[in-house]
Order: sequence, then structure tokens, then C-alpha cells
Amino acid sequence: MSELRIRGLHKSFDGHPVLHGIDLSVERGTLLALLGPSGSGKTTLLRVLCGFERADGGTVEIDGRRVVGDGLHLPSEQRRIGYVPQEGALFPHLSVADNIVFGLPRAQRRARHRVAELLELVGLPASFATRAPQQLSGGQQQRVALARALAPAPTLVMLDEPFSSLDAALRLETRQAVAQALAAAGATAVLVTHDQSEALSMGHEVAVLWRGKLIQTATPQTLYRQPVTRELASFVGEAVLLAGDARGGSATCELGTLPLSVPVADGAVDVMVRPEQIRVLHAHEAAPSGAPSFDAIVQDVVFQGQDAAVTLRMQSAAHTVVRARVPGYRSPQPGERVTLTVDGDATAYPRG
Ligand SMILES: Nc1ncnc2c1ncn2[C@@H]1O[C@H](COP(=O)(O)OP(=O)(O)OP(=O)(O)O)[C@@H](O)[C@H]1O
Repeated sequence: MSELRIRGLHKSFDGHPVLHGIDLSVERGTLLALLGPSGSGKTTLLRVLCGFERADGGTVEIDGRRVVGDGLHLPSEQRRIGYVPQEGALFPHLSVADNIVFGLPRAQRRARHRVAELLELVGLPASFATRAPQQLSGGQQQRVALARALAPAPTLVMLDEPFSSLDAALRLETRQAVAQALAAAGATAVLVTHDQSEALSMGHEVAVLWRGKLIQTATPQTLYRQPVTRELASFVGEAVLLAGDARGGSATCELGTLPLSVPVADGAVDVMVRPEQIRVLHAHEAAPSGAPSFDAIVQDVVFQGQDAAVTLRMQSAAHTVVRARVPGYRSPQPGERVTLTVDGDATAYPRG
């Protein structure tokens, strides 16, 4: 059953449309990542759902109850939404425990209702209850913000770029802790982010907002492997795009004839593969039997430890330049002659 159901939602500011007819459902107990570039309307959608902004049209239902539609605009406090903002969300003059119970009825506040249980849920020791927020790291503060959002047992939890102020190592650790806490609480959640790796790693589903429209809602795997537009392919990861010709469920391009994950009409296409699908074989290595292979010269290597980004000039008539991503320990040298093969399916976008 859908915990959140949005139909035909519109919102404009000063006559400029920001959300155009959004349709979206989030199933109970799942985490939906709402991904989009800056200015695509993510925050506006979140603010309309929370009741901080009025929609111009459309409907919103939370747990089967209409909160927006036909002139209805239920106040935020009646929507049973837990909200985790970007940063600075905790009251500095209150202890961790007082922050957690802040939104609860007075009697529960006094009884420090479920503080130890909620701290445990977000992976923090019970002894943190008496600390001041300033005595916690940024990631720990965001976990307390989540505990506070979960305290009133909301129907829906909204997280607005909650990791953006954390450094890389803390971000990974906090993401994991938050995902585990949401799953353990059985929460239905919407995570707003412009970070594709965050959306792909945390979302059960990812919805992509592009210039105020939802252009694709899919599992992380499908979104990454079969993005619906070339622009989206480049936004959710690195994309290698080559001119080609589609015929009978395959496409032929400078990297050979590749099976298509989704068939398209025969004709001129742009073929998309991911850089990690391009295997770079050193001169002494043989291509897997039967696999077409292509000569190339390494132009540039950016070594990043775990892996390396390799720019290659193909030794075909067009001398096309492609980018591959290889494991760091297999990183080739600039100027090296190599052989390329491609693993897996491609995605094609009809031209014209
Ligand atoms: N209160 C407002 N008044 C006028 N225009 C607004 C208002 N709020 C947002 N906008 C405009 O709506 C568009 C979408 O903004 P929004 O903040 O929703 O995007 P976003 O995807 O959350 O971006 P970011 O990732 O940068 O936060 C922008 O063009 C913005 O200027």
C-alpha cells in the first residue's frame, strides 16, 4: 500500500512554474530518494508535502488521508511528517534528550519518552542523552535530528539533504546509520539529494526531478543501467556516448555490436555504455574468446587508488576518444597500446 500518493501536483512562484504535474507513490516501509540537479524543484516539492508551501493544483494523500487537494491544505502539524533538515537543526541550549522529545506532548516530554530506545535505534549510546549538541560530531548531530523526527512515530519521514554538511568519511558512516535506523523503525521516507551516489546507495527507489518534472522513477539499478535520456545518463554517473545504428535489438558503434537492454526502433542512435563496462587489456592479455576487441592508445590516466579513469584514443578511422574506468591495480600507462572489449548491455537513444 502507498503511504504517500501524489497526483498532478503543480506549484508556481510569481507565474514561473516550478513543479509541473508531479505523480509519485511511495510504498510503506520504503525509502524513496528524490534526486535532481540544483534548481530542479526538490526543496519546493518537499516544502509542499510538509505543508510549508501551498500547492496550486493536484492532490497529496498520506496514509490514505488527503492532506492537499480541492482547496484543502492541512496544516503541517496535522500531517504526521517527521522532518530532518540539512544542518543546525538541534537547539543548542537543550540537551540531546530534550531535543529528541521536543515535538512530543508535555507528559511524554517530561517522562523523556523513548529517549534511550531512539538513541539506540540511531546507533548512539544512551549516555549521550545528557550531552549538549555541541559535544557531538556533525554526523552524530544528524542522527539525533533523525531520532527527534522519529520520536512522535510519524507516518512519513522527510530528509532534506541531511548529509551535505558532513565530510566524506563521516557522510558514508552517517548514511549507513540513518538507513539502518529508518529500516529498523519500518519508516517510510523521502530523502532529497542532488548526490547521485547517495541516491543510488540509499534509495529503494529513486525519482528524478528535472526542471520541475519527474522524468524517471526506478530502482537504483534500472536508473543507472537504463536512464531515459542522455542528459540523465550523464547526471547519474559517467556516460560514454557513441554514434551508432540500432537494428533488431542491438546497436553497432565503434565499440562493436552491443545488445540493447531496452530495444529501440531501428535507425540512427546514440549508444550509451558506462566506463566500467569497457575492459582495458594490456598487450600480453588475450580478449575473451569470441569477444570483439578494438585497438586503442592510452592518452591519459587519473589514478584514484581504488580505480583509475583512463582516456583512450581508438585506433579506428574516426580516432574516437572514450573513457574507461578500471580497477586501480590494473591501471595502464599513458602511451601504452591496449585492446578494448565491452561487457554487458548498452542503452540507445534515437537521434533526431
Ligand atoms: N519562495 C520562492 N519564491 C520564488 N522562487 C522560488 C522560491 N522557492 C524556490 N524558488 C525557485 O524555484 C526553483 C526550484 O527551487 P528549489 O529550491 O525547489 O530547487 P532544488 O532542486 O531544491 O535546488 P537546490 O538543490 O539548489 O536546493 C528555483 O528556480 C528557485 O529559484
